[in-house]
Amino acid sequence: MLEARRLGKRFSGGREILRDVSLRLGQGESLAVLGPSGCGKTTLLYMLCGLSRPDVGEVLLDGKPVRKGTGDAAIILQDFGLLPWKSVLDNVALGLKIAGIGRAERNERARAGLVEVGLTGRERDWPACLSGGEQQRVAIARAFVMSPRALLLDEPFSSLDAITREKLQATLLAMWRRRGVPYVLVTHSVEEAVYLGGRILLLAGDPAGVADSFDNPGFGSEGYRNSEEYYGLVRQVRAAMEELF
Ligand SMILES: Nc1ncnc2c1ncn2[C@@H]1O[C@H](COP(=O)(O)OP(=O)(O)OP(=O)(O)O)[C@@H](O)[C@H]1O
Repeated sequence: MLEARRLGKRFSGGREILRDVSLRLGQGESLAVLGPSGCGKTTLLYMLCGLSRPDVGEVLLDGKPVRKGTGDAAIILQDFGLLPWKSVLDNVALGLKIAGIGRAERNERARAGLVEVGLTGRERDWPACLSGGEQQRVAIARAFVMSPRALLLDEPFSSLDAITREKLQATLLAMWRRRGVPYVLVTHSVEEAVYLGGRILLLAGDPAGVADSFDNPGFGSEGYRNSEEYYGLVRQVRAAMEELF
């Protein structure tokens, strides 16, 4: 269970970015966050994984304060965040290495992670030899091999073409189904939010807070993207955004 309790954040200079943001996400659940540019979505994700400390409130993972660098709450970024001087295998194994896991075990886990994301045989390649979609697959494998208890994704597919994006969305859903790791996805795409979020939060205001939320029980299911339910919710969320943003 990932729980944010009444988070507030100010940056130096005193500007208040976020106020009173709360959320709860249990095993096997997912949440998509939409909000205008600059409203604090990335800041929220950083607080959820312990990379940034809230000024007010707290983030709990299974009842304990979240800590950075543990891999308990893993984050996947838009620009993939791979180390260019390390091979694909070493990139996937990086978090395991930092966690002190021996070479044989971390390589085995990293290889299994690469199989899961469809990159068998690319272990020795450099990140620069991979397409954007393949690099993001490496980043997804790197996050999942840590067996995180929560996964945070910051616009992970936004720089990819439509077909690659859909393939990676399917990869994310397949891994989520297998492992049940709850995830929070920040996106600018209403369609992506409605396809991948079991709940959808709209952040708005100055400072930003949770302005609206929508339940989305059908998310991620086979054929959902072509269903009336999906299109109806896309329209509903879009209308709420037009009013709020
Ligand atoms: N370390 C920092 N110091 C000062 N201000 C910051 C810092 N990090 C972010 N900000 C400011 O906080 C606000 C929220 O930034 P954040 O990146 O969280 O927004 P966002 O909603 O993710 O934006 P986008 O959708 O454009 O990616 C912005 O105005 C940004 O300039």
